[in-house]
Amino acid sequence: MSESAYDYVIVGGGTAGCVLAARLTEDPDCRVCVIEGGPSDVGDENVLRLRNWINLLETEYDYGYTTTEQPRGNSHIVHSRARVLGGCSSHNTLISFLPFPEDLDEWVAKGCAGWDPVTILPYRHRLKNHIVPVGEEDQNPIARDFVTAAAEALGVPVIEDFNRAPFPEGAGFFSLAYDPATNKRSSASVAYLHPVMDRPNLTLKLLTWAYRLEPDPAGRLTRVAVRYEDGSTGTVHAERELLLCAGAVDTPRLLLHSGVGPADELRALGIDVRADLPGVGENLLDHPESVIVWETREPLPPNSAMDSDAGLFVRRDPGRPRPDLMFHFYQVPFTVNTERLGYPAVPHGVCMTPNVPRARSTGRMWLRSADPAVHPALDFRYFTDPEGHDERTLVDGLRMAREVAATAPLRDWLFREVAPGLNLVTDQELSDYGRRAAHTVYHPAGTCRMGAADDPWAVVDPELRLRGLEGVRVVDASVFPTLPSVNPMVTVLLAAERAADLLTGRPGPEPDGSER
Ligand SMILES: Cc1cc2nc3c(=O)[nH]c(=O)nc-3n(C[C@H](O)[C@H](O)[C@H](O)COP(=O)(O)OP(=O)(O)OC[C@H]3O[C@@H](n4cnc5c(N)ncnc54)[C@H](O)[C@@H]3O)c2cc1C
Repeated sequence: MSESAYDYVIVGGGTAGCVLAARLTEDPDCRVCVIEGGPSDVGDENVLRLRNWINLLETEYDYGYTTTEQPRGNSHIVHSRARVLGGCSSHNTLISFLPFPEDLDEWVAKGCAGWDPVTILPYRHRLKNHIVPVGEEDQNPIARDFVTAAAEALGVPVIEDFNRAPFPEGAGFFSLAYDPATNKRSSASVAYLHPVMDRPNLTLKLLTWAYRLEPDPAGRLTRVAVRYEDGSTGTVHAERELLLCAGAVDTPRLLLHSGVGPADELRALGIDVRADLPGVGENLLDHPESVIVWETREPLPPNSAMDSDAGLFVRRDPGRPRPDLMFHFYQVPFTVNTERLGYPAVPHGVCMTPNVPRARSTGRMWLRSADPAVHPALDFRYFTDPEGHDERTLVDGLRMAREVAATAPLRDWLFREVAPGLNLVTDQELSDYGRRAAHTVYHPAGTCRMGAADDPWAVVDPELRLRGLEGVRVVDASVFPTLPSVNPMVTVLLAAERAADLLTGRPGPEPDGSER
C-alpha cells in the first residue's frame, strides 16, 4: 500500500473535477491530486471530435449503468456515464444552456442559500469553455427547415442565441461548447485542464478507481483508498479537503461504500455505518424523453455539428415564465428503442425527442452489494408521478411533433412516420408507446442533494460540505436539489466555479462579469 498526500484530492476528473483542479492549482502553493477512473483525452480524436459522441456510448469510455425494472417506462435504457478525463463533458453533445433564473430560485426555496440567480449566473463570464451557437457551416438544411416549421406550426419565435436572455418558448440552433472550424470539443478537460497540465502542483492519477473513503487519525474523512490500473492499491490523503466529483451515480455510490448513507440499509449489507445520512442515493432526477421517427425521401446533406443541433421549447402554461416541454431534433434516426418494439430501421431519416424539462417522478439508487465492483441499482421510477404530468408531457410532445412535421418546409423532406405510426392516435395509445420507447436525455442528478441544516434529506449544506463528517465536499450534479429545465452541463460548470470560490475565499464576479 502506497500513501501520498496533497492539499486537495479530487475524486473524479470529470466536468466539475476539471474546473476545480484548474482553479485550485492557480495558487502555486496548493497541491492538488485528481483521481480519475478513465484514461486521458489528450490527443484522443475519438473523444475530442464532437461528432463522434454517439460512437462512444457503451464502449470502454462508458460505465454503462442499467436501470431496475421500470413498470411504467422503458426497462432497457443504458445510462451512459463517461469514463475519461473530462467526464461526461468529454462524450456528451455539449449543448450549453444557462439555467433559467427560476431554476435557481427553486434551489433557494429548497434551502440552498447563496445559489440565487444573482450570485450564480454571473459565473458564466468565468467559464473557459468556448460556447457558441452551431456554426453556419454545420447548419444542416433539414434542421433549418425544422426550425422554420416549428416556429410556424406552434407560433413560437426563432431564437438566434438561447443564452442571450431567458426565453419562455422558441425554436433554433443550440449553443455548443465546441470549435465550429475543427469540430473539436471544448469540454471541461479541453477548456480547463489541457492548458495547465504542466503545473508542478497538479497530479493526475488516471485509470485509478476510488473505492472507499477512510478517516484520518483526527476522524476527518480525508483518505481515499484507490486501485491503480495494475491492480495494486494505495491511499491518497487530502490534508485540507477531499472533493467528491464522481458524478450523480458514483459520488453517492462511493459514499455508501464508505458507510455514509441510510444506516439500516448499510448495516443490512454488512457495511459499518460512519454517518446515518438517509438522503444519500435519494432524489434521483432525470429528464425522460420519447421519440418520433420519420423516414426521409432521400439521404440528408452531411453537414452537422453532432447530429442533434437544433431544438424547440414550448410553454403549455402561458402563466409561467419557463418552457415546460423541450424537443431535440435529430438528423439521424435514433431507433434503438423503437427497433426493440418491432419498428423497422430506416436507411435515412430524422426524429424528434420530446422531453420533460421538470419531471415530477423522482427515483432513488442503492447498493446491491458491499462489493465496490458491483454496479448500484438505479430506479428512476419514470412516469410514476400521481398527477400524470410526465406522461402527459410526452403525449403532448408527440402530438406537437406531428404538427411540426406536417408543416412546410419540413413536411417536404419526410416520406413517412415510422414510429409510433399514424395508426396510434389516442392519448392512451400515445402514452403506451411514448413510455415504452422512452429514453433518458442522460441527465441524472440530485442523489446527494444540497439543503438547509434542518432538512433531514439534505446530504450537503449550501457550502457543499458533507453533513455529519468533516473534511469532505461534494461538487457535481449530485448536489442539485432539482434539475434545471435545460441540459445541465453548464449548471455543473457554474456550480464548480462557485465551489472553487467557496474553497479559496475569492469573491464571485459582478453581474456584468467584472471582477471585484
Ligand atoms: C451521452 C450524454 C450526453 C449528454 N449531453 C449533454 C448535453 O449536450 N448538454 C448538457 O448540458 N448535458 C449533457 N449531458 C449531461 C452532462 O454531461 C452531465 O450532467 C455532466 O457532465 C455531469 O458532470 P459531473 O461533473 O457531475 O460528472 P461527470 O462529468 O460524469 O464526471 C465524473 C467523473 O468521475 C469519474 N469517476 C467516477 N467514479 C469514480 C471513482 N470511483 N474513482 C475515480 N473516478 C471516478 C468518471 O470517470 C468521470 O470522469 C449528457 C450526458 C451524457 C452521458
